[in-house]
Amino acid sequence: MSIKNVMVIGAGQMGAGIAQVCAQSGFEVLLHDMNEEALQKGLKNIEKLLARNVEKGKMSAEDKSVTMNRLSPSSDLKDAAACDLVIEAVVENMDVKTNIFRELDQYAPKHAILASNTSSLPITEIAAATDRPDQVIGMHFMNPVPIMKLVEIIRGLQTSEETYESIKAMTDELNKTPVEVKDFPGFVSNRILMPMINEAIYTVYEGVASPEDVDRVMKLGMNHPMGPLTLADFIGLDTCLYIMEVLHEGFGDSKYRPCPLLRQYVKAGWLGKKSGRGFYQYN
Ligand SMILES: CC(=O)CC(=O)SCCNC(=O)CCNC(=O)[C@H](O)C(C)(C)COP(=O)(O)OP(=O)(O)OC[C@H]1O[C@@H](n2cnc3c(N)ncnc32)[C@H](O)[C@@H]1OP(=O)(O)O
Ligand SMILES: NC(=O)C1=CN([C@@H]2O[C@H](COP(=O)(O)OP(=O)(O)OC[C@H]3O[C@@H](n4cnc5c(N)ncnc54)[C@H](OP(=O)(O)O)[C@@H]3O)[C@@H](O)[C@H]2O)C=CC1
Repeated sequence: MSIKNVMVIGAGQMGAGIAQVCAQSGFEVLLHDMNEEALQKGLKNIEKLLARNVEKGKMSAEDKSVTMNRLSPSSDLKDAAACDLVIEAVVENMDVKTNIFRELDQYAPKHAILASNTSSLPITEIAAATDRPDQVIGMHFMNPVPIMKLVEIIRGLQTSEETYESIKAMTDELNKTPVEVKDFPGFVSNRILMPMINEAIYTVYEGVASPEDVDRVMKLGMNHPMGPLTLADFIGLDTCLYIMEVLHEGFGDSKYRPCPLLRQYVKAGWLGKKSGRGFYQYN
């Protein structure tokens, strides 16, 4: 199936990034958010990143305006009627995602593929909320989307070969590298990354070292580009907690229990960079 028109649901950090790379690769993109302010903020962030690319000489001013012209805002899920592919990137919550997929299933054309950028939730269960489970798939981009090369492609139990091949080809068109993984909690990326981040939080919680020193150890000792607590703030502490909860519940193993300090920070609204405070203070 040939994909031309894409709709991205959720104009947060991931949704905006996904919309940007799709538009840069020539797709017509509708960026949707139920919150007008969030939608405008997402579009503004894209414009800012593209302007930075122009300043650096990595993109011409003309390419920037062509890219921006391929992006349109949407405040109505019914706009999915004009799309070949919908990529959902809202909060990491099964009820929220299944409700959106149920609605999208009514509005999107019969041939359209419905993809989720979920970090950890079962694609099989999201697919089961629709009448087209064979056309539902996980398309897990990494943050920051314009920079990171990987897209984890997750097949639900019901995902058809045709759907998988279309999404794999689309990922290539986005100049990203697809890696196919099975539908298990956290897939590969977050099954490995998130317990490390959670352990880094325990290290602070138990007073072994400060956040700065934990990050210093992992940057200087292991050559990680960001320390785990800087990375947790960057991902969003709410998202980190939701992923740990999915791992904990999905595997039923106490090794995945979320650190109480992570829970406390999320309850306080300290969500990391996006809220201005997490393990570090921003601006
Ligand atoms: C939670 C999940 O489900 C899955 C996930 O996504 S887990 C998170 C995965 N991501 C990571 O692990 C990121 C780890 N960090 C890194 O790789 C790097 O720190 C980084 C690429 C983010 C920044 O790199 P850096 O060398 O430290 O900083 P810097 O030199 O300022 O940036 C490098 C490039 O990235 C760009 N960049 C940095 N942050 C960016 C952002 N938020 N959005 C877009 N571009 C960004 C910069 O503009 C720069 O671009 P150019 O090369 O064109 O100049
Ligand atoms: N952060 C990361 O590093 C990565 C995240 N992901 C996944 O991408 C998805 C989005 O994450 P991210 O972009 O970081 O999160 P953000 O918090 O930046 O954005 C979340 C989006 O979800 C919307 N939203 C929140 N609650 C609801 C709701 N009840 N109904 C509909 N929409 C809602 C928000 O809208 P509003 O602004 O109006 O609240 C916002 O557009 C999650 O599934 C996450 O696991 C995947 C890879 C990496």
